[in-house]
Amino acid sequence: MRLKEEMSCRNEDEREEFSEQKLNHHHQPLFFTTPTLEPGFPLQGKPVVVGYALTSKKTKSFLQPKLKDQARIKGIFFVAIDQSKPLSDQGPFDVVMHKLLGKEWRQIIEDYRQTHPEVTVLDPPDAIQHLRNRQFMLQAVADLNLSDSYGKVGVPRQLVIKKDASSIPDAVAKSGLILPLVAKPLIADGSAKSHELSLAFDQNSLQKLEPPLVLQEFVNHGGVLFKVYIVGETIKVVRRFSLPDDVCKRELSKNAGVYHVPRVSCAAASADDANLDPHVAELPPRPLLEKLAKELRHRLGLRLFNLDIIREHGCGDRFYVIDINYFPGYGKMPGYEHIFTDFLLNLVQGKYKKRSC
Ligand SMILES: Nc1ncnc2c1ncn2[C@@H]1O[C@H](COP(=O)(O)OP(=O)(O)OP(=O)(O)O)[C@@H](O)[C@H]1O
Ligand SMILES: O=P(O)(O)O[C@H]1[C@H](OP(=O)(O)O)[C@@H](OP(=O)(O)O)[C@@H](O)[C@@H](O)[C@@H]1OP(=O)(O)O
Ligand SMILES: [Mg+2]
Ligand SMILES: [Mg+2]
Repeated sequence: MRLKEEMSCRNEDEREEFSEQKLNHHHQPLFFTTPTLEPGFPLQGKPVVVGYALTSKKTKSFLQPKLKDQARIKGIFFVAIDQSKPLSDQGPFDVVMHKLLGKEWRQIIEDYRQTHPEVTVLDPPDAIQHLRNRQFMLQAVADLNLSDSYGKVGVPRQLVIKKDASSIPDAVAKSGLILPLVAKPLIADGSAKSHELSLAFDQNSLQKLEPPLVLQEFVNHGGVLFKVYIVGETIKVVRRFSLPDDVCKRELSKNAGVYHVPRVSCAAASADDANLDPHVAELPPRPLLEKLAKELRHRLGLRLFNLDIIREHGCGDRFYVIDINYFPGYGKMPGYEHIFTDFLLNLVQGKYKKRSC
């Protein structure tokens, strides 16, 4: 019971108390072997210790009380990683979750992976880094070229402009891309700027854009987007509002040129209850998404990400992946507290089984 109380404390306290207990898997503290253990403790009475290194915004949106409650029931203990101390001096951890920026952090986590092969690090820094450049982000989807009886999945045609805005009209003409185009900052590092997108409607306005960027063909999709959340082998799909098909007409009637795209699809309000055309609202076929997610998990080498998918014209079986995000806003995913805690348990139980084999 003492452990139960301790596990519900806040982050800072958690870290201190936890290190005071000198919790160590090899030298099990007494209180884990008492017969009053929660049934949720899966590994012969040992808790699963998950270290996390997340921004304060992410910590707040992810570590909600409902997740902590489920974790407590299942014997999972979340511990904040202290970035001012060496990572190897902390823990010991069963799992490390992280989403932080910077070369220095990448090196720390890569070194830790090498020196602590017994710890599951979610996910490898190089694989995460790959998604931070929109030139490469969708490459795995394009390479996969998924097409089966349930539908086809592709990516919009796109062009990379590294510098010199005045060269854009020519580059676009040569590439054969069809306007309107969505201009996205090349680097998707999570900064506010990296989410500032714009739509360019005519050749002239193209030179007003600010490289480095990716220019992507705008695909009409009925104003609805599907967010496909992936947590290991589990996938969960939600509908979100997106840009309407007539966005070009609407904006052109006001002013020709560049239109700044609002972050409509990031709003937590889901389009699930909206009065939508049933064709537009229909979720992409489950088997198609299962196949896509499985392939991408392997090709990207990641276990925690989401895909933004749209359906061409809002009907039919032609889908486009337009964005992939590492460790997205799982707090907005219905039932994430169950999915995530089960995922963590399976990870660690799988590892123990492997070892005992
Ligand atoms: N090629 C496209 N065709 C049509 N609409 C698009 C296209 N690309 C983006 N959009 C619209 O713009 C929105 C933002 O684009 P995108 O998801 O690429 O940006 P982001 O800043 O990476 O978003 P997130 O907040 O999900 O990380 C999408 O949710 C969708 O509504
Ligand atoms: O905070 P939120 O819940 O909105 O999560 C968003 C997340 O922000 P955070 O990582 O800073 O939390 C974003 O990450 P960055 O690109 O900015 O790194 C990106 O993944 C969005 O797609 C997420 O929204 P979702 O796609 O899940 O709707
Ligand atoms: Mg997106
Ligand atoms: Mg994104």
